[in-house]
Amino acid sequence: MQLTSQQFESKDVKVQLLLAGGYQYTVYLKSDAPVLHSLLTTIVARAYNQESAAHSLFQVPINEGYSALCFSSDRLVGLVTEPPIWVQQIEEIKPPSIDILNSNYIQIENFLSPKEYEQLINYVLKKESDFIATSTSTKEQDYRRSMVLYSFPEFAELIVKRIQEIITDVISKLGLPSFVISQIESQLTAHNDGNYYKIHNDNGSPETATRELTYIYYFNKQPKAFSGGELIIYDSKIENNFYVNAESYKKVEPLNNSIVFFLSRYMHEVRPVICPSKAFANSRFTINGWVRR
Ligand SMILES: O=C(O)CCC(=O)C(=O)O
Ligand SMILES: [Fe+2]
Repeated sequence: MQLTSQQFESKDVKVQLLLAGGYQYTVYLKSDAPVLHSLLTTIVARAYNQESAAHSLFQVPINEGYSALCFSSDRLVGLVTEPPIWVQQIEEIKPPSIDILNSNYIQIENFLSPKEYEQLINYVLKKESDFIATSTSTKEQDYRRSMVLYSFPEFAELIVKRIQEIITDVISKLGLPSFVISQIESQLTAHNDGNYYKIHNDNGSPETATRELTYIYYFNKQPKAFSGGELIIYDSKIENNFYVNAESYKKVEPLNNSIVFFLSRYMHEVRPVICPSKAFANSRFTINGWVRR
């Protein structure tokens, strides 16, 4: 057993370090010294079996700073402090936490006027034969099942115009810095019985990288004759410098005549649609697309 000593008057806290093998050292540290904080943190983390406690090197100044006591943190068994220091361990030391980045979206109801909505439904029902099966940029089988119409000029123009009217407000409500819009893309989709779109983001390739916001305008014939088809927007976390989806998510109902906006980088999916009639007219329809910077 060894003991080192220092003048007590010059320091705030007398700290007895209890090390593996029965060694003890007494040092005097300022109550706000970072090393004191680290010593306490190590003990508390070990009590909670946390990995972060495992390997670090302590270098504690002794002999009024003329010498240093060095030991590996795994040798530290306990501390005796005088005056006592009580640690609020539960709040201060959490398990190595993964930061979850909350996903934000906004949904605006009654987006088109009743007349515009009526015209759109009538238009789409006449266009059934022009719809083609969707695919994905990766061409992965069974990743996406739905129908799409790429040319619908009158309504593409209408939607883009309406989006332009509100986009500044949308960007600000989402808490995003403003950006110059280079283009607003649009497509018209129909999800019928058993259709879905598995988890993806909308700007993960060089061609799509400038997509900033995704919008989805939902519409369906009334009364609604499908269920499911919810939009799932995942929260994010960062892994190896990439955004990946967290477990947590927001569930968005595809409400008739509503439009949803969210960041194109968010991972999202369309849950399977159940449409017992299988009639095209009863599909879950969207005009959706991307606001590019
Ligand atoms: O239809 C939806 O709710 C989402 C569609 C979508 O994610 C897409 O087309 O990229
Ligand atoms: Fe998408």
